[in-house]
Amino acid sequence: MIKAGIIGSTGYAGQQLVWLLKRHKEVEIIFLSSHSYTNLTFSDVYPQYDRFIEDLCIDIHTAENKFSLIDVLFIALPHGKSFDITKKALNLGVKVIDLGADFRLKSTEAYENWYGLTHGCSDLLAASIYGLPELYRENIKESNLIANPGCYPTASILALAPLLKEKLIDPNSIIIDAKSGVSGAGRKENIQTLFAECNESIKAYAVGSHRHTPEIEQEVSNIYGENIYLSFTPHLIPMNRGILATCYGNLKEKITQESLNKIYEDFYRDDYFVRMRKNFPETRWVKGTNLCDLHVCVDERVGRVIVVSAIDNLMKGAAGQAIQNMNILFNINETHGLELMAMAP
Ligand SMILES: NC(=O)C1=CN([C@@H]2O[C@H](COP(=O)(O)OP(=O)(O)OC[C@H]3O[C@@H](n4cnc5c(N)ncnc54)[C@H](OP(=O)(O)O)[C@@H]3O)[C@@H](O)[C@H]2O)C=CC1
Ligand SMILES: CC(=O)N[C@@H](CCC(=O)OP(=O)(O)O)C(=O)O
Repeated sequence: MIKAGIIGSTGYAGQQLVWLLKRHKEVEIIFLSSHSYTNLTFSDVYPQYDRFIEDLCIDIHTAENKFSLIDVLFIALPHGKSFDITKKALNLGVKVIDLGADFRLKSTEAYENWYGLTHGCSDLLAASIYGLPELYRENIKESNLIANPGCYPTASILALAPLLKEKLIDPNSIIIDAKSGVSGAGRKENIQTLFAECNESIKAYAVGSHRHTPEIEQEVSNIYGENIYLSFTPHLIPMNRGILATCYGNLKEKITQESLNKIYEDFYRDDYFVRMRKNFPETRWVKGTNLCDLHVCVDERVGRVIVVSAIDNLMKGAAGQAIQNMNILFNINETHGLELMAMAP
């Protein structure tokens, strides 16, 4: 059995992770840690888990004393809070999967500029692997530190990767227009995500300045082999879960719809969690699953390609992807604990 500890277990990403780990047949949870709910049971915080998840939430220092008992540590804390914990866990030979952004950007300078924080252990950045299995599966297998990607970047990079690998679009023409459900903002108190502030309304936010921009740029640049700068505009929409990313790029040369479909099918042939759809995806089709649905479309009239991707931000955008990474790290089937969970409607 893989022995796991979770820090930040009572946040939205953390609780989804706990639920997945409880169902995972190869995993034993050794501890759950929380900041505000210590000495309460997990089901005191999330009553829907009453009878099923009764573990006590312990504080972070008590959790640190248990690091020697675990094989893998999941961290689901706000940015800037993972540095010391990660160092302690790695020093004890524990593998770390960080759901936050502290190890995603390879450039310390970029991290400090975009996050407005000093990086607490930039010496670990070279060793951390960006945990997008569809691109880095082989590197993940060899690593002890996985930087689980952000939700918007997961949806955007998976949508654009085949186009960039084949150099089909002008890299300076990329526009990503993405929408997220409110759980993407976490459970912490925030006026913007109060019901009356976001229900029956849609808004763009952090236009031209969202911290996922450098993360997406880093990864699409790696695929293309040159620095790429793009426009990324996130929107908040009144639903609980889900991200829909509509990505645009100018085609360098004409290509048929059939050829493009084939390029995408080939690129994702071995990736169980990416589904090529015949129609434009909807967030409800991936809700509660670790899937990323994609549909690609050539707009011949304007010489542009449009790719739409849909994920569940708490699953493929966070906890599901973290489980997928754990499965790869421990050499077990990538789909374990992530079997089909979607419900209709
Ligand atoms: N929500 C999403 O869709 C996604 C989130 N992520 C990332 O996952 C991480 C967690 O996000 P999310 O679950 O949404 O956020 P939440 O606000 O819902 O949860 C944050 C967690 O961190 C704990 N925490 C907050 N402040 C501190 C602190 N000062 N010291 C120690 N612990 C603290 C909270 O504890 P307590 O509950 O006890 O207060 C809670 O467990 C973030 O880095 C986020 O960027 C990544 C992809 C998607
Ligand atoms: C709707 C909403 O507010 N979403 C969050 C993204 C959350 C996330 O996944 O990003 P990190 O893991 O990088 O924090 C935001 O825009 O900040």
